[in-house]
Amino acid sequence: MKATYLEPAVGQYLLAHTARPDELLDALALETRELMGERANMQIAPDQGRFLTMIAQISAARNAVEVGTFTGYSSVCLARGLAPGGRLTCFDASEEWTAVARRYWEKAGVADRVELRLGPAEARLRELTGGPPVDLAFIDADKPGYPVYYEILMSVLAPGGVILVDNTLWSGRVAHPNERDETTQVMREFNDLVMADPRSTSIMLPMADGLTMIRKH
Ligand SMILES: C[S@@+](CC[C@H](N)C(=O)[O-])C[C@H]1O[C@@H](n2cnc3c(N)ncnc32)[C@H](O)[C@@H]1O
Repeated sequence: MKATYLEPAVGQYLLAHTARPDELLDALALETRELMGERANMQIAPDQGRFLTMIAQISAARNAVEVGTFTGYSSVCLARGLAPGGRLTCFDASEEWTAVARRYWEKAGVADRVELRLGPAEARLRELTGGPPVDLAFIDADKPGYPVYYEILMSVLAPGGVILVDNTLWSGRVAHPNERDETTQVMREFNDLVMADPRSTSIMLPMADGLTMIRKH
């Protein structure tokens, strides 16, 4: 349970009234825990998964992008919400972790609409330039990369397109001036950059570890 900004009982209640048990996603979460141990915490939370599917549906996304796929939880949720004929392009550096994702795309019946581009995300994201505009993007990878991923995605995003960004509250540390570790500073700078960007409007949601939703004008 990652509803870190709510009293635990309220967080449990919220989750129980958000994401119904989902056999496939639950199996993926379990397998990831068994294979990866503590690293499984990198996976998004079930309420975020539900949110990603709904945003993909509401935005009628046809061309979606994910930066940071890991074992596939968020990509399955995004792919399930795509409009008919929609595509999801996933970017990740790990062949090993995304091998699990590939298996779950098959199981979920979405493999035909998902493309994986392996390698350093910055270089591979630049390949989107000149292609069809992106309607929806989800950033959940290395934190120092966030500003450049945001910039590249803004340059290819359709007007009205949406970028969702995970971990923007960074366990709440961004709000405490005494917290000065490198990643906290990086996240603070990223949040400030988004807030000051005249090309977009954003809202920071206290979901899981903080999820920022950005809409390009
Ligand atoms: C937090 S996990 C993503 C979790 C995933 N969204 C989920 O729901 O399971 C971050 C992922 O970003 C990938 N990553 C980190 N740095 C990267 C980089 N520079 N280029 C591409 N992928 C990167 C890692 O391999 C990892 O799979």
